[in-house]
Amino acid sequence: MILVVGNKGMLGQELMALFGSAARGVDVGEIDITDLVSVQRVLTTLKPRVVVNAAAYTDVDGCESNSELALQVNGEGVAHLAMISKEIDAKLVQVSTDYVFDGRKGSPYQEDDAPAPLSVYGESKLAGEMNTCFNPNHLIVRTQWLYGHAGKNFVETMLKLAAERDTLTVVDDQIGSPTWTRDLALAIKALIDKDCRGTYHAANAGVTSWNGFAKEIFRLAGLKVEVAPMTTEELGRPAARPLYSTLDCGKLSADTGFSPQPWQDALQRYLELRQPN
Ligand SMILES: NC(=O)C1=CN([C@@H]2O[C@H](COP(=O)(O)OP(=O)(O)OC[C@H]3O[C@@H](n4cnc5c(N)ncnc54)[C@H](OP(=O)(O)O)[C@@H]3O)[C@@H](O)[C@H]2O)C=CC1
Ligand SMILES: Cc1cn([C@H]2C[C@H](O)[C@@H](COP(=O)(O)OP(=O)(O)O[C@H]3O[C@@H](C)C(=O)[C@@H](O)[C@H]3O)O2)c(=O)[nH]c1=O
Repeated sequence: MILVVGNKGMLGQELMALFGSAARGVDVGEIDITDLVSVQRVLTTLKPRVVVNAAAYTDVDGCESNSELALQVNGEGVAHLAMISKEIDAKLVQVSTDYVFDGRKGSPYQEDDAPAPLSVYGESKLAGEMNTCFNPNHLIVRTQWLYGHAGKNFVETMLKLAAERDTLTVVDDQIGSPTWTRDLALAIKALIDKDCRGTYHAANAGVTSWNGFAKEIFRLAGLKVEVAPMTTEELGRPAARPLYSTLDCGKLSADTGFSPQPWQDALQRYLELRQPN
């Protein structure tokens, strides 16, 4: 059985849908990953063969003012999952982020590039990556700019704002790869099926800015909205974000044969399947 921790989150729900009856899910209420006893109780009772950790504190700006909670959930929580999954002889799959990088490399990041997080969220996720070492049978899957059918995300935010305004201002100096949770879930499944270990990058193919992403959302949705440019500095959010954090996914393709589709194709499919709120 595959245990999805954080099954009510955006990625967690997608993983549950993909794994179907092979999966069992737990979230807040049934497990608190910051509590070792809670993790021990759940994992030793359910005895999964694989634990996929999709639970996290993902409010990037919120992490700046709640750094203790960020480190507890994104850092220590992973240590607990790693220690107990090792005890029950299960594999641990940890989902991580492009925000462990500073974005100054100027070309796509490879798995062994040195992390240098700019934000508390990035630091806490890096702590989580390091804590996976308590279970040698671990997989770290770094991804970025996620959107999916079951969660608050950039696509839904843009569509909501488009109903209220004719013009939006969106940053055009952060470059990355928008990634559909369905394609990430397929990548995670491919990595588990091949029993891969270590660190992998998984994101939809191609790159754009948040501004370019917003324009494509409106083009595909047939909405007339002007998307004006703005710099990250002008936006002035609490957490610093990497400016160029695209992920080289060559290792994923080489080791599993699975290559995530171009981000525009994924977005089109997502919008076709989307149930309007
Ligand atoms: N969203 C994105 O753009 C990206 C996300 N990632 C990573 O992907 C993973 C999944 O992200 P996403 O689906 O967006 O996350 P969500 O925020 O949608 O879901 C996270 C889930 O974890 C739960 N959770 C929080 N704290 C705990 C806890 N102490 N114990 C148990 N469960 C807890 C949350 O519950 P509640 O809501 O009640 O707090 C929620 O159900 C995370 O590791 C994230 O860092 C990586 C790159 C990009
Ligand atoms: C809503 C809005 C956002 N923006 C900007 C802010 C931000 O830089 C960018 C995207 O906004 P978000 O709040 O979705 O971005 P953010 O929370 O930084 O998204 C990140 O989440 C974490 C969990 C990750 O791991 C990252 O990979 C990444 O997906 O768009 C605008 O410029 N104008 C707007 O109207």
